[in-house]
Amino acid sequence: MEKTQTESSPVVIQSVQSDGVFNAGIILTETNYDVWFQIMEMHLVKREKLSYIRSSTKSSEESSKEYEKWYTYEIWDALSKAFYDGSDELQVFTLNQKAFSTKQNGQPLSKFYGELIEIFRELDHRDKVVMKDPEDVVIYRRSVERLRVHIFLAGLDEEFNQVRGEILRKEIISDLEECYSLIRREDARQSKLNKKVDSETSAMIARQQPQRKFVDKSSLHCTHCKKNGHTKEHCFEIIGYPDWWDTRKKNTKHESKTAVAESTSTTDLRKESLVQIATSVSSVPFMVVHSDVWGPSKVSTIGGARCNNNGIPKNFPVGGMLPHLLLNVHRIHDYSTEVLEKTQCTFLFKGPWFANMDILATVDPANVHHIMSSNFSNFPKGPEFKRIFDILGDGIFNSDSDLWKNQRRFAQALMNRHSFYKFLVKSNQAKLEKGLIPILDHMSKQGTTVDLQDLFQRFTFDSTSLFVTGYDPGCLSIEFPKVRFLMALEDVEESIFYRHVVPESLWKLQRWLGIGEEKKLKKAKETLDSVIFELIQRKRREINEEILSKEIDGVDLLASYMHENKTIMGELKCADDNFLRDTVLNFMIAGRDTTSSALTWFFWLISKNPKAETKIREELTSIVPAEKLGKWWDFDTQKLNQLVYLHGALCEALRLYPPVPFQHKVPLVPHTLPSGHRAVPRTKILFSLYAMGRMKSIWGEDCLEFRPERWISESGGIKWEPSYKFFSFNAGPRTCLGKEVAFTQMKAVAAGVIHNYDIQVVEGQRPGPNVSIILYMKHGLKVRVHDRWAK
Ligand code: HEM
Repeated sequence: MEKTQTESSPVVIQSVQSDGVFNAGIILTETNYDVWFQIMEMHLVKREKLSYIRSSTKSSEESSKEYEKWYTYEIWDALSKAFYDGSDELQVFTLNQKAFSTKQNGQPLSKFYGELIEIFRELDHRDKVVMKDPEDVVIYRRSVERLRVHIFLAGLDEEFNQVRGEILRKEIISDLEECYSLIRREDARQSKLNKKVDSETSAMIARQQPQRKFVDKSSLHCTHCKKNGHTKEHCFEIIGYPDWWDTRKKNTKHESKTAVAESTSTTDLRKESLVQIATSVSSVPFMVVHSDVWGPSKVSTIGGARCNNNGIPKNFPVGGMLPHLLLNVHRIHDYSTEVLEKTQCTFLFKGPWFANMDILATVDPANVHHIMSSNFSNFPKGPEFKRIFDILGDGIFNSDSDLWKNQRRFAQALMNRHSFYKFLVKSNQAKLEKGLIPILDHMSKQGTTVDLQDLFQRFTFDSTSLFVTGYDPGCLSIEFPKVRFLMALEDVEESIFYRHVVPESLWKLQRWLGIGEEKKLKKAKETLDSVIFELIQRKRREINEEILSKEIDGVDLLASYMHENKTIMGELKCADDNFLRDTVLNFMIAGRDTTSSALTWFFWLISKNPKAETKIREELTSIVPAEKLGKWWDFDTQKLNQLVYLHGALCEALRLYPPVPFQHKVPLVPHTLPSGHRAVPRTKILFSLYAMGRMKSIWGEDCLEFRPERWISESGGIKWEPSYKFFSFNAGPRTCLGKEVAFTQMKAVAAGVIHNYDIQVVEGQRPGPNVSIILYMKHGLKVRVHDRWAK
């Protein structure tokens, strides 16, 4: 190893090999010791040199290998003493100092914001504040957020003075992400103005050119809507209605002239917002690669099936585009991806004329941000969502306004409790050790195949039941018991999916007749209700008879809600049986299905990418004590949180296979989206999270590749991606409440399995997504398991 001194960073460590200088890819500074330490260890493991930093015995012979090892150990130890302060206080101080002194100083806004986010993330990682009262947790979080908003605003360049003042004068200060989006918008506005000034000169030249001739459009005829004055290419029914349409729709003469201009300007708007997001979220020259996408011939296809009709649904006179949807329903996610890629992120799906089924499908990040964050209150889930998901009752997924707000506040406070986190880690660990591992051992010894998806569903079902209800259903056992609750959940998810693709009148008729998917749904609901109500009664009995131990009491969500007995909204009480039933069901679906789906896709992707598996193993080995190398090892959850590559690999799986593949919203009042599309209250806006993770315009040309490196920043830390780009956990005020829970579970399972077992996917399977509201593998994932350390 070689030690050099630079001005910006006090110590540079580079391993020197005989074949030249090896670059570890990270420079040690005052604040990154943790990450640096892990990456260096990873490299040492790869080169089988870990013993150099673990060997503290001094050899008397200076030329010996042992002496060399001891010498390396001494340097390693000295660095640790100099840079690692066990109390973290020095690092917290340095990070705070860095946050306060970081300024934009003419840098691109996204770069400045990204730097701050990394510092805040490091600070969160070291935040040791423990609170008992849930309300205090919320107040504390709010206060930290407020301070961060101030730090961000204070560091901005002068040109943002005015918008900064406006933000600070608001009654309720926005959160950091929202603030960033407001400033980003101002940044876009200013660059547009600057461009305008620049173009003045060219305009002067242009004036010397002959004027564009007036085009008489009176002879034009649209073969789509049968009206005159425009052609099918510029028909609003296909390309979407502009903002002014409602007020001027009777002026047909005007329509024909403005259609061209309007569609161009909305396109420009959209183009600009995407360029802005692209440059703000990514350091790669995103728009250079994709500039051809914005060429004039393709721009005019926004929102419609015009142009080449190549793969874009045709709008039939009566059935609208429904026939296309039904023909492709078995591959709905890939089909939506193809259509959205061709229509540049937003597409107006026309339903049959009688069915009120028009859907504006979008994956445009500007639209996502607009709907989920900046105009959140104008886009509730809406009454149709509630009708489709009636099985969820008044639970958090299904509610809007105050009912949702109060439930979220309450649940968030409960889940932020330290005792909840401790309980989660402990029960998760126990499920792993006493449930999953014994089954994998058994399979390894028997040499039989097992469906990994089924195993993960059983694992997350048991662990979610534990923290939601306090009871372990014990379905993760070698006997693979049939659990009617699990089967009922799957039926519910499939039937609800069908409610999305058939007209409401049709599924209501089926429900009334008690046939088809609706019959299945009814039966499943009865099963779920009977199990949940039984659990509620049991819990109530135990509370009354004081059977519950002090430690468990109030930790699982059901007991916590029962203890509260507060009014959540109007009639609904925490202790009301129906409300408790809704809460349990909502959390069971939220926690069980999503995490097990993510784990299944993750393992499949890993099996297809052996290099990524090797890197994960190297990273894991770096946190295994030297004396335990080459043996079975059970990882400490806290340590797993520090692993960067593993985190990246999980995010990559969640990007390509988001467990919640789509979501929908409805505008309260007519609204024009940043993409230029008009949304009225009868238009359902549908986000395809699946398609969003696969758009070249968002993730680059290699968007279909599994590349965990995409999630690693230049400094070796986790790269932050805004939620309106990485949408798998939702964005804005309704962001997933269980993100941390999910990562804790997924990391524990991934680490325990990858380090200790070889998982071999049985040949001949072609895993594809099922047709449901949760993205499962259609036929599961059959694997063989081998114990890596078996003698
Ligand atoms: C990989 C795992 C997970 C993913 C990808 C995920 C994703 C999501 C998404 C997309 C939503 C928005 C759904 C909608 O509004 O329609 C959501 C909401 C939610 N998630 Fe998760 N989730 C995961 C795990 C969990 C876990 C483990 C829990 C429970 C402990 C949980 C609790 C919730 C809750 C309560 C909401 C509702 C939030 C609200 O509406 O305010 N999630 N999640």
